[in-house]
Amino acid sequence: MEGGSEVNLELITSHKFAETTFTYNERDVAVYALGVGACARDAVDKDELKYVYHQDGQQFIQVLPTFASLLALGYSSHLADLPGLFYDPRLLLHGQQYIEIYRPLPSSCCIRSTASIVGLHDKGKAAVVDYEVVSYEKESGKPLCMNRMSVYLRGAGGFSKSSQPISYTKYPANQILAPKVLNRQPFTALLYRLSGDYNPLHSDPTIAEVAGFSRPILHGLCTLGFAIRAIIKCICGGDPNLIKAISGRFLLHFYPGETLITEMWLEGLRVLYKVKVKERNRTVLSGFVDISRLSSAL
Ligand SMILES: CCC/C=C/C(=O)SCCNC(=O)CCNC(=O)[C@H](O)C(C)(C)COP(=O)([O-])OP(=O)([O-])OC[C@H]1O[C@@H](n2cnc3c(N)ncnc32)[C@H](O)[C@@H]1OP(=O)([O-])[O-]
Repeated sequence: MEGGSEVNLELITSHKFAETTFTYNERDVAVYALGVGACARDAVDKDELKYVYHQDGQQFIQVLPTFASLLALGYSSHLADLPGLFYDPRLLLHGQQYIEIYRPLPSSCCIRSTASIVGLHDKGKAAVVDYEVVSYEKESGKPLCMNRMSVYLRGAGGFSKSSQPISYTKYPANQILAPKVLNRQPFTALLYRLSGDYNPLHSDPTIAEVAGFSRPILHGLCTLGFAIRAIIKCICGGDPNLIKAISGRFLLHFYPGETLITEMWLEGLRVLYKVKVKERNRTVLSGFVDISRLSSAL
């Protein structure tokens, strides 16, 4: 935000984003699954092959619930249209993600999405903007999922005039957060970006350096995809349709080639999870997943 000018909260929160449509097919679903590590260790893993192959035809493959996050991705570039919000897009980091799944995503679909701003926070050194995207099956009009994304805009805070910094939230606080060892190959981000997030922060060493990193970092949503896949495998008995809602906060950047460790704890129908980077022994992501029922495999 610019030179101490106060942001007009009402103008920002009433901003209307254009509706978008997004069409995906079975190939996109399979490429996404591979990008978050499905079948990477075992090409015939019975819990994971279904995300990339089905003997009766590709229309029967299953869709990982985190695929839903791709339906909201396009809106991050529209934040530049927000009136009075000025930031350097190279310093943008993905802060948090919350996903509600209303029905399993079909293996191919045309999607219509609407978006609105649901949060704005002045953190002094940064601004946090929350936006919500609801996605519908275009043909039937049925709602499929809701994504809420928080972006952390470094250097864009300090826009509140009063002594009380602006902190506006339009959604329930309890959806924000509560807080196996997997080896990853260094090309993970290059494969994952084929699912549609072409931000050069994840592929270009020069851009990564401008953003303050020694080399390109992994997409937050890719880390989330790895974590939720591990939870589906370990807690849901391999059934992705048990997932109702997913929440995560990105706490630290992750470099492809490092090792992710996902730890999880079951509390009723809520799975608390934490993802650590083994080499630095630091937590990079934490959050919760709500499931509809316990798997009989537990
Ligand atoms: C979207 C499409 C583009 C995708 C890009 C990517 O994938 S990028 C790759 C994926 N993403 C990444 O790799 C990002 C990884 N995360 C990070 O690098 C760091 O967490 C950080 C730089 C976001 C903040 O660190 P820091 O040391 O500057 O922060 P601090 O601890 O001093 O807290 C200051 C205030 O901010 C609050 N707050 C803190 N964290 C978050 C958050 N995540 N979220 C929201 N809010 C957050 C905190 O509560 C506090 O508020 P309070 O209590 O004062 O009212």
